[in-house]
Amino acid sequence: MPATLHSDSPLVPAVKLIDVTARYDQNVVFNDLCLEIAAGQFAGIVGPTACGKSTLLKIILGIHAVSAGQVELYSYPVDKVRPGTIGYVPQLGSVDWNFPVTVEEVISMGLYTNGRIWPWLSKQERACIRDLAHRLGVDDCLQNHISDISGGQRQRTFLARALINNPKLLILDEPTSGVDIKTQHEVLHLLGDINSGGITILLTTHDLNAVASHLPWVICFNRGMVAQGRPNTIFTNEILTKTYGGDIVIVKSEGHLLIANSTPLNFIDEHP
Ligand SMILES: Nc1ncnc2c1ncn2[C@@H]1O[C@H](COP(=O)(O)OP(=O)(O)OP(=O)(O)O)[C@@H](O)[C@H]1O
Repeated sequence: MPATLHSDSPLVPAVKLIDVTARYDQNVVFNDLCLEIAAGQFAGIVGPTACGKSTLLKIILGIHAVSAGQVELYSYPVDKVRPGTIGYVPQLGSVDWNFPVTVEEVISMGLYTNGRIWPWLSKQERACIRDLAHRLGVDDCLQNHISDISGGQRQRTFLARALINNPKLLILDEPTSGVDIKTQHEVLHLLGDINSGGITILLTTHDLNAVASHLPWVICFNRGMVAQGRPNTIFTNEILTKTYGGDIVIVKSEGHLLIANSTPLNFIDEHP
């Protein structure tokens, strides 16, 4: 008889999609998608606008139902996964910053999984929030209203909310959008540290250069899987043209990649 793999085994994928079809009414976003994300991976999904990246995340989160196929997280069907297993940071563009909550209250919202409605926090929970806020560098603004903090602090606040239950899988929808380039690097460094602590990370982004310089794994997506692998092997003219259409320049220099839009399509390799 084959041995059963424990869900915490590194051999069990964090995410497994089997022949998944996703649609909104008549709009089929993708068909028969098969995808595996290894436990411990730090992966970025890239692709053009409206290609289905957020829909893919929603399916993995179990908040958009599949039309066909199966979604498994750590070998469990997505609807059977223990609450708190996944931490989620939404696109911050969708947040109403006038909503009357403080940074501490936003972080505490992460504790309200599994139908909990009790609004008071225990001493221990408050201490946990303070520790996490300290780790993420937002302990100085815990009592600030969320409209009175910077873009980077907002990103860290929502990251803390997603991490408060010690998730195994962290999902982020465009964590590098709407902040300056220095903050983008800081956020990605922070995510790298969180990943080194054992948390599997899956994010979407439009920033190919950030992926090239910070992420070990990339998934090129356009209404279906185009390719996945290490950025150095995946960011080629052929694959990026398949993913985005034309107008991409890739500059390779001393092991680094720089990707830009251009017409006509070019490939410049300083060190062939
Ligand atoms: N709630 C919804 N109801 C109906 N159609 C939707 C909904 N959300 C997304 N869509 C459609 O599904 C397709 C994929 O959208 P999705 O948001 O997944 O793309 P995306 O790659 O995340 O885009 P972007 O990079 O612009 O955020 C698009 O055609 C979009 O119009």
